[in-house]
Amino acid sequence: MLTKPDTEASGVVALDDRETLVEMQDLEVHFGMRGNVFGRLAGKAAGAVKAVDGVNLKLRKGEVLGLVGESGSGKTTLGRTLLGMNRATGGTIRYRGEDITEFGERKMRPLRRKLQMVFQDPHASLNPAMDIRTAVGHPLRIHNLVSSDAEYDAKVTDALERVGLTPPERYLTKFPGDLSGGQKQRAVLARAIIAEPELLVADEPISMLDMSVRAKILQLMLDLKRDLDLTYVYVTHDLASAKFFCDTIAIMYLGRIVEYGPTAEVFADPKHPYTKALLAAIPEPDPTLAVERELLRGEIPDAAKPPLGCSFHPRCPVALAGCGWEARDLRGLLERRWLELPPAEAGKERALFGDLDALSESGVTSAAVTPGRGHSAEDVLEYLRRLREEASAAEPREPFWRGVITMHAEGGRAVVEFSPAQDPRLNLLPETDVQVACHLYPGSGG
Ligand SMILES: Nc1ncnc2c1ncn2[C@@H]1O[C@H](COP(=O)(O)OP(=O)(O)OP(=O)(O)O)[C@@H](O)[C@H]1O
Repeated sequence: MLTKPDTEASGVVALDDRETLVEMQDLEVHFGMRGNVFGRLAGKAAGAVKAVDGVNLKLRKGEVLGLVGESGSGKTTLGRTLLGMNRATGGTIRYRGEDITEFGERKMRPLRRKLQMVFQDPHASLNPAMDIRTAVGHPLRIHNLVSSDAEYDAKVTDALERVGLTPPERYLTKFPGDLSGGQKQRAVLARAIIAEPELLVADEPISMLDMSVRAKILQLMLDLKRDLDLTYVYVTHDLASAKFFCDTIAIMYLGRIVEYGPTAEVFADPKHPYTKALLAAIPEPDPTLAVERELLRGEIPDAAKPPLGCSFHPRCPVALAGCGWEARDLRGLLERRWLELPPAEAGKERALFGDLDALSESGVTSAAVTPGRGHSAEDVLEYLRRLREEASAAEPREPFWRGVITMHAEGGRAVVEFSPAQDPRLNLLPETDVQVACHLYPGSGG
């Protein structure tokens, strides 16, 4: 079991009163679809992968901030951008008040000492041909931090001791291949702290380790944080570890933060339907207590074509009329239904429709459906009305139909019109320290 330092008992300054170390404002990292500069320029307008899309976050000294979300939500890109490993395409990053967004390699170099990354895979992070003395002490050489071999050895020895690779003499001449996964990650942490950094971005630092050593590595990181006055950004898809490890947590979905606040508060009373679904999916340690879980339907969408309005709406069980319904949601609804039906029945229903490709375009708030051969727009409308009626009687309610304003025939096609959408803004909820971007709550801009 992890033991976090008790901030009140130890007289540690509350987070709110601490100095701001890093501040991100409207941060964007959009990747162009093509690898050249023209592609990147064009990519900003259309077809770009919006890996990070308008993030505002403040990181205070001594804080452990968790960036949590499914694969593809942009956590890694955000962490890397913070350290200058990816370039921001918009917004700003301030470190100790200084705007470092446009820092090139030369200006970034001295900062690299202060801002370190710990990667997921300790096996890949260490050069197999380099002994531990050379690997762990590498940053000392890069940043010219020692003037003699004796000083070098003393610092490496101290770092190894701090991470529990003791006695250090036993490890200095070993190679990564001689170490277990947990020992390798300890060596990686020794290398990360040796240049006396201020901030560590740890990207899934325990996910490739044996279950038995995961808690020990997190505990070690907490001990290092306390002893060396570190600040952490912890990137993970594992909410259970984030719950113990993080002071604050930012839940990311498709490049945006959908919920942010003190970890204890977010876990005790999650607000965003996405956070609720993620929390519900945490495995129950005692299988006899297994409850029926409401798992997220569908997959995280393509970040190059994010859904209209709230990106989560196509998967959201409680989405409202104005959450961003669009033509491709109709296609999604039909295809999900046909997958569940016996093939013959699905085939019959599918035959009512002509080409569905026109419904794939993103951001189209009215769907014009071409009837299949031998069918009319009225046949399609009758079918859709039947689906709507069935849905209104079913539990849980299918939220898609809340977004439909009208269905009518026009020019031989069946037209389905959706409510106008608004992007929900991250907004502080009254009487809480939690911010949420969801139209279920007032102040989201909906
Ligand atoms: N260098 C890149 N070029 C183009 N697209 C990228 C690049 N790096 C990341 N992406 C895309 O940006 C989006 C966010 O990726 P990112 O790795 O930051 O997400 P993540 O939440 O950390 O996921 P994972 O847990 O799988 O690492 C994804 O759609 C990804 O494909």
